[in-house]
Amino acid sequence: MFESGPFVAEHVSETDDEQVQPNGVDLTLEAVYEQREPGRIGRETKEVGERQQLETEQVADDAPETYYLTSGGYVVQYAETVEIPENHVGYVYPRSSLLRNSCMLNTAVWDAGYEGKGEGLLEVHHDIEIETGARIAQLVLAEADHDGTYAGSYQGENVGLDEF
Ligand SMILES: O=c1ccn([C@H]2C[C@H](O)[C@@H](COP(=O)(O)OP(=O)(O)OP(=O)(O)O)O2)c(=O)[nH]1
Repeated sequence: MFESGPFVAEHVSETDDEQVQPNGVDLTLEAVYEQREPGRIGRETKEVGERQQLETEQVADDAPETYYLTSGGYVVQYAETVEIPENHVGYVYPRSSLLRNSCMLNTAVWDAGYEGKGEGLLEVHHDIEIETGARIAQLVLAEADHDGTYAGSYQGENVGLDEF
């Protein structure tokens, strides 16, 4: 069973009322990165290639911190700290307005016990402007059995908990 938006909101910080949806919570954009060096996926280990944070620009008087993105693939970081509670699994879906603008947000499984500001892969098929703080995705939580909790290398990512 999927949980309600208000339940999901108890596990996401900081959120405002506008982010709480019937079935989940919207995640907003904090930063956009462009990968510069190759990563590596091995049998036992993996490495994330070096990336560079892009600069925002002022595209309008009321939009001072906006990313202007041309076609390509970008790593996006969400602004909210997410904590996936025990007995649950998380899924993040793109906001449909991205799809309607020829963009796609690719996401993977969010494990029980994970905590951090996660990342996704934004595919841009047509130039788009995205303001920092804009809602780009929605997190939903489903009840799930699990064997152990998340203890991988991304635990505490982007929130200064990396030593955990
Ligand atoms: O789209 C996603 C999906 C997951 N995560 C977070 C939550 C998840 O629990 C964690 C690790 O994801 P995964 O298990 O897929 O990573 P991995 O590549 O297998 O690395 P590790 O073995 O270190 O966990 O990353 C994201 O930030 N974005």
